[in-house]
Amino acid sequence: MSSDPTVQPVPASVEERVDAADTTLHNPKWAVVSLGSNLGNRLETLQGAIDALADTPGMRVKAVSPVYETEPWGVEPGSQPNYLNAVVLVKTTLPPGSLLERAHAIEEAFVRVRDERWGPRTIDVDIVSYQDVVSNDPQLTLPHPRAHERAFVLVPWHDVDPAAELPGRGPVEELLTHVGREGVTPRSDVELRLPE
Ligand SMILES: Nc1ncnc2c1ncn2[C@@H]1O[C@H](COP(=O)(O)OP(=O)(O)OP(=O)(O)O)[C@@H](O)[C@H]1O
Ligand SMILES: Nc1nc2c(c(=O)[nH]1)N=C(CO)CN2
Repeated sequence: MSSDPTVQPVPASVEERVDAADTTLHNPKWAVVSLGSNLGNRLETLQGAIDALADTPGMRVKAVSPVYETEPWGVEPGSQPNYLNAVVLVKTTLPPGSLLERAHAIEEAFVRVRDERWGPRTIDVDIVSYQDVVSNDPQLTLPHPRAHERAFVLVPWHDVDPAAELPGRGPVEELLTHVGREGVTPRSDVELRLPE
């Protein structure tokens, strides 16, 4: 407590209420982030994205899923190379909008393949869910509006959190029984590191 006699002590109950309201300080949230790459050195790119997430102030990467080789979803078969996909669980004090900003910054950092010409996107970083937040904001829809129908998200997410639930959609395990695992093949020959 201050020795300045003009400063009135703050009652403990008030301090508690102020701290409780300061969610950024005391209340880290769980978020699920999906990573996909189908250009360049896909594994290296995924690891780079994970390391960049871990280097973010206010963010801890708590789990990294196994890696899957996946058929491109939502496009003409054969029109794109296969993806490598993985999911990471993070604990963060960043609010959802800042997490998305960071995701975009990481995408930007990997935008260009060191190839013969400036290439298309090599990494996709999606916010699958942020705690139990549900939002229809087109800038940041939570949970991700297509996560529930994507085996390349649900399969690795289920690996790292078998009890996971997609807010508003139900248990990941149940969603997987509808979606199936077709086109999503484990790549047990490769591994992503959980940053220290
Ligand atoms: N949960 C979310 N995660 C990431 N981006 C989101 C989310 N909800 C809305 N968006 C918005 O979607 C925009 C397009 O994202 P992106 O380029 O990753 O799409 P995409 O990879 O082509 O397709 P998809 O959104 O189906 O994965 C982003 O600029 C972002 O503002
Ligand atoms: N298999 C697979 N397909 C996709 C992916 C992805 O990460 N993996 N990302 C997309 C755009 O977000 C569209 N299609």
